Amino acid sequence: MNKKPDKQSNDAYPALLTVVNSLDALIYVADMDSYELLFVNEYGRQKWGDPGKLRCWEYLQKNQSGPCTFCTNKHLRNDEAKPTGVYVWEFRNTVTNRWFQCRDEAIYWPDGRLVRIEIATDITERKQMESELDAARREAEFLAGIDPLTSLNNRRAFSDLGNQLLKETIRFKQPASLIMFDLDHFKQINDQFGHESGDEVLLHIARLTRETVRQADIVARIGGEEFAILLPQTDLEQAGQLAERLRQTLMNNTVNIKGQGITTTASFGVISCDPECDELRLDQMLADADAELYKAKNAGRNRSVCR
Ligand SMILES: Nc1nc2c(ncn2[C@@H]2O[C@H](COP(=O)(O)OP(=O)(O)OP(=O)(O)O)[C@@H](O)[C@H]2O)c(=O)[nH]1
Repeated sequence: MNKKPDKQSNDAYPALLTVVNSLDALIYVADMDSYELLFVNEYGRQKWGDPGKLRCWEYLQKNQSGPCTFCTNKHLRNDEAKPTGVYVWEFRNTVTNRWFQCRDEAIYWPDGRLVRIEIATDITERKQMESELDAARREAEFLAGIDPLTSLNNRRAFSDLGNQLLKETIRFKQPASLIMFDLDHFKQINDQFGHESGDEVLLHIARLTRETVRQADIVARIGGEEFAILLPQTDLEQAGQLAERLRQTLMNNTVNIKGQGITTTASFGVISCDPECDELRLDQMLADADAELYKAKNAGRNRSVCR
């Protein structure tokens, strides 16, 4: 039902306008179909200038040839073009480069048409603080050696633990091997199901890997979708067998993502070090395993290549 303004609100209009113009937040009203701006408060005029006859997407954003792709109008009314209530979201404005929390709602304008009203509060400082806290948390986790997503060792811990293990390997003239693997066409999973689903798949792979290797093996996520396993007292043949077992485990286990069973394959590079050598460098072993992994990718993926 369209509400007509009553006498009381007409009398209060100048005072209400003063209130709206005193707020430390952008308030604007735009026609939901033509995007015509019907009102911009003083805060908006100070930051974005005089709206003139500009439409909301021309006035508030830059470099756009049409309505914003992220326009929230679709969330504000239902299939019968009736208002659906308040929609809150966060956005970095392309003109001011500042972050805003936006509270959008479709309401009926006095002439009966449906308009969007947005109240946008600058939250840039809060966002900065959140991102600094996030960076500090990541740094602390990195220093602690844990990959925050999978709880496997990160590259730093892999390097510390791995170099320690290699020293022992040389001292006791034992064999050691390194498996490096990288998921195949992982980008497609992110693209099709979203980054969060991609993260779930990585978690699933980490779980399967840990379940497949021995306690003494050092497992790490050393890059986005790249993993490494350092195997003490393991020769090339044994490491090759383990890589094959893990490859088949990944191939034969599905993970449920958004109601769909997803199977991920991976390509493996496997190398072994000479038990008689005098020096072993983990970074060189990683580079060698990476070269074999590269061959596995080039040969068609979902395979392991041993050197
Ligand atoms: N979800 C998620 N994706 C990640 C993470 N780290 C890296 N990625 C994604 O992994 C993908 C890697 O893509 P590419 O390097 O093209 O490799 P690929 O699609 O697996 O293809 P091939 O390796 O050639 O088989 C990219 O889409 C990255 O965004 C992460 O932590 N989480």
